Parts: sequence; structure tokens; C-alpha cells
Amino acid sequence: MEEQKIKAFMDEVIARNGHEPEFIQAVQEVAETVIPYIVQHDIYHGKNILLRMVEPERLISFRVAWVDDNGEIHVNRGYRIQMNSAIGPYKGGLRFHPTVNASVLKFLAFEQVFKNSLTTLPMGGGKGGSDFDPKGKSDDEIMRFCHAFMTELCRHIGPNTDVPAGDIGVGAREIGFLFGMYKKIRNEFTGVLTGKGLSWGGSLIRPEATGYGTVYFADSMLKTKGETFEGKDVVISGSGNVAQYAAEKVLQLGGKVLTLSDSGGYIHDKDGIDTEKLAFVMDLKNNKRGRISEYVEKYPNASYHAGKTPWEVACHVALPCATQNELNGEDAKLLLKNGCIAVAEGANMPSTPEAIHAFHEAKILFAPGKASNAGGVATSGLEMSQNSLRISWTREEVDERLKGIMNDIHNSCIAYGKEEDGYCNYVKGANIAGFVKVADAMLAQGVI
Ligand SMILES: NC(=O)C1=CN([C@@H]2O[C@H](COP(=O)(O)OP(=O)(O)OC[C@H]3O[C@@H](n4cnc5c(N)ncnc54)[C@H](OP(=O)(O)O)[C@@H]3O)[C@@H](O)[C@H]2O)C=CC1
Ligand SMILES: O=C(O)CCC(=O)C(=O)O
Repeated sequence: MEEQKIKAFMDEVIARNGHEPEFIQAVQEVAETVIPYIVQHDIYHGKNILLRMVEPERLISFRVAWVDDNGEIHVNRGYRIQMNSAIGPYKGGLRFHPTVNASVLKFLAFEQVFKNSLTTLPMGGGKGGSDFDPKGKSDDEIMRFCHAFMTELCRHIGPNTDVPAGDIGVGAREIGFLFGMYKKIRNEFTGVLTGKGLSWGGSLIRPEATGYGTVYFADSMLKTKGETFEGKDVVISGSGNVAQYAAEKVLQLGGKVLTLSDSGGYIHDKDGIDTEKLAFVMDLKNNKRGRISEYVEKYPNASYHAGKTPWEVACHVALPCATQNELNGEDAKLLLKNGCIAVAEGANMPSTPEAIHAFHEAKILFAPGKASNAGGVATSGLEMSQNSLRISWTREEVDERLKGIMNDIHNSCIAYGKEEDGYCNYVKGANIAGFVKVADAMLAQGVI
């Protein structure tokens, strides 16, 4: 009966969104775990709550016209998906990448609803961005694009309505330009964006939070098996914000980081990427905006593997921190064959359904991004609180709160995900725990 209900639900979702593969993938994963729970719990039954949750409350799409350094005019498409505001203002990042489209942003916004619910903070879910490609653009071009983007977005957001932040291609530089234009048009200095600079309303630890949080979560999972990061070989993909700070925290906890990557390929450093080498990567990526292949010019003992992903390198722990569907079923089999015992997603939906199936079948520790990478948005929530209170917490205070929230999320996953044989299905746990809070709020607020 559950199978039939899942099929009937997905048929309806596909009929309406069939041309959006990433969105369908994200919804399918939730449906498979949440519908059986709904069936067993009378209060949610017959209310079509999940069907309401898969339809964005609002989907905004707009033209972004901007002028490059040569005076040529370009047109990109901007979006903001306001997915669900049952438990708080819409909250979620902005992505600037040529692959951005409605399907990608809807999957991200949908996952964000569950993730934000898990953080224990009052944040609804949203996501936005543009198909603009920041690669190879000058700082002036980035500024003109961000300003043009915000001239439209500013109508739809606000500190109590919708609070965007960064994601792929949107970091501190872009948040600065976006904030500047919002402030100019609206003539108000408010916490309308998170990930702001420290001198203008930002929070300590926000840059580190997603990567640190992912490792805190992985550490909690390892502890359930009596293990820690000490002496573990760790394979990380990506070399952006999440990957950099995941690597930093792994080093602090005594692990050895063997790989980093970008869309060109991965580097493998058998000696380990230590603090000094990581500082080189941070400068290369954040300031020089270079390619990860340049690592082997500086450290010739390392190797570069063009067009490949790091999952072929033997490790104890894998942290996919780049992008969606970057780790497939074959990669998962390879990781398992090589002795991997834990995978924690720093990116959003980096593992394909086949990969997740393989991890579950092997009963290794597997954390879905909506649980393990929630530290970023949680610390954005802490930035919002500090903005409202007009105070700044210390680094230690924010880090302690982040650790506490990641621990709470881990406990929620265990509470809803532990199976009869003792194995914790963190996907099921995260989906149900995230669902319950939002669904209860939707029930209380009636059919709207
Ligand atoms: N920033 C945050 O706070 C949060 C981010 N996330 C998720 O973490 C992931 C990484 O985000 P973040 O680090 O902020 O982004 P960045 O833009 O800082 O870095 C992205 C990294 O991923 C690589 N990458 C992007 N697209 C691809 C691709 N198609 N194939 C291979 N590599 C790719 C980039 O390589 P290249 O430079 O070559 O494009 C880069 O190394 C995303 O899934 C994001 O949604 C989740 C929660 C919060
Ligand atoms: O901090 C935020 O609001 C955005 C974080 C985000 O986009 C994510 O969790 O995927």
C-alpha cells in the first residue's frame, strides 16, 4: 500500500514537473521515506501536506541585463524560489553558475526547507541565483552583475520576508555588492543577507560553518562506532568554501586530507594536504581565482588527474563538497571496496540515488547534505539573531552554538532514522525529522 501511495504521489509530481530531473530526484528521496511515516500517523493523513510542500509558494524569474568591461550588453536569467515559509522567513543561498535553471533551484529550495527545519531555528526555505558564469569575469563585471541582479531581487526579499546568502559562485565579494545595492535602493541597513563582512553585520564563523559543521556531523557519526577522525584518511571533493573549511576541521581533528578538486579534475597528495598547503589552496581559490591543477606546480609530489573525481582514492572517510550528482553508483562501489566507512555530504545532493543505495546496503555511515551541511544555514540563522539583537557573539560562542546545533541534528536523525537492527538510516531520519516540524506548522496554519 505504501508503494502504491508513493507511486501515485510521484506520478502527480512528475506530471507537473517532469522536465525537472534534479527536482524529481530530490522529491523522490523524500517521498520514499516520508510517505510511509504519513501513512502511520493519522494527524498527517489525508491532508496532502507533502503535495503542498512540493509546490513553491512563489517562483520568481527575471531578466538581468548588465554591461561587460568592453561595453557589450549581456542578458542572464535571475531566479528566487520561495518554497515554504511555514516556520519562518524564506532562507537559502544564491547560486551563480551556468548550469542554474528552475529544476536545480527547485531541488535546492526543496531540500532547504527540510534542512532549515532540522537546524531548530525559525527559518523557512528558499533558493535563488542565475545562469551567470562568474569565471573569468573582472571584479567590476561581477559588481555590475550583482547590482543589476539586486535591482530586481530587492522587491522580493527583506529581513522578515526572505534572507538570501551565498552558494556556488556567490561568496563574500558577491554578498558585498548585493548588500550595497539593496541598501541603496531600500535606504535601510538591515540583515537582509547573511554571509556579510564582519564590519557590516556579518557573523564570525559563518565562512567556516558549512565545512566545520559537516565534519562535526561526521565526527558524531564516527563516535557511534567508537571511532574518531584521528589518523583517518579523508578524501574531499571541491576546493571552494565548503571543501576548504571541511579540510581545515579534518586537520584540526587529526585526520589526513588526501584530495581536493574542481570542475577540471582532482589533486592527490599522498603526504597529506597540511595547514600550509591548505593556506596555498585558499589563496589560489579565493584571491587568485586559479585552478586546482596549479597545486602540483607548487607541490610536485602531488598528482593531478584531469577530468576525474577523487572517489578512486582509498580512504576511511569521504566528504563530497562540490556539487550535485558528483558521486555515482560506480564511485560508491569503489569507495566501499577501498574500505570507506563513512560519507558525509558537504554539498547538496552530491550522491546519486544509486550511490546512496550502495552505502545503505553496505550499512556504512552515510549523512545526507540536508543534515550534515546544515551548519552553514544554521550559522546564517545565528547571524540573523545577532543582527536583530544588534550584538556580535565571539568566535567561541558561535562555534559552540554551531556544535550544539549539529549535535541536535544528529540526535534527530537517530530518533527518526534508527532501524530495528540498530543501523541508522540518516536519510530517513533527516527527512522525517525535517518534515514533522514544517508539517505541524502547516497544519496549525490551515490550508493556505
Ligand atoms: N556555501 C555554503 O554555505 C553552503 C554550500 N552548500 C553546498 O556546497 C557545495 C559547494 O558550495 P561552495 O563551496 O559554497 O561553492 P564554491 O563556489 O565556493 O565552490 C564550489 C566548488 O565546487 C566545484 N564545482 C562546482 N560545480 C562543479 C561541477 N559541475 N563539477 C565539479 N566540480 C564543481 C567548483 O569548481 P570550479 O571552481 O571549477 O567550478 C568549486 O571547487 C554546493 O553543493 C552548495 O550548494 C551547502 C550548504 C551551505
Ligand atoms: O546560509 C544560507 O542561508 C544558505 C545556505 C545554503 O544555501 C544551503 O544550506 O544550501
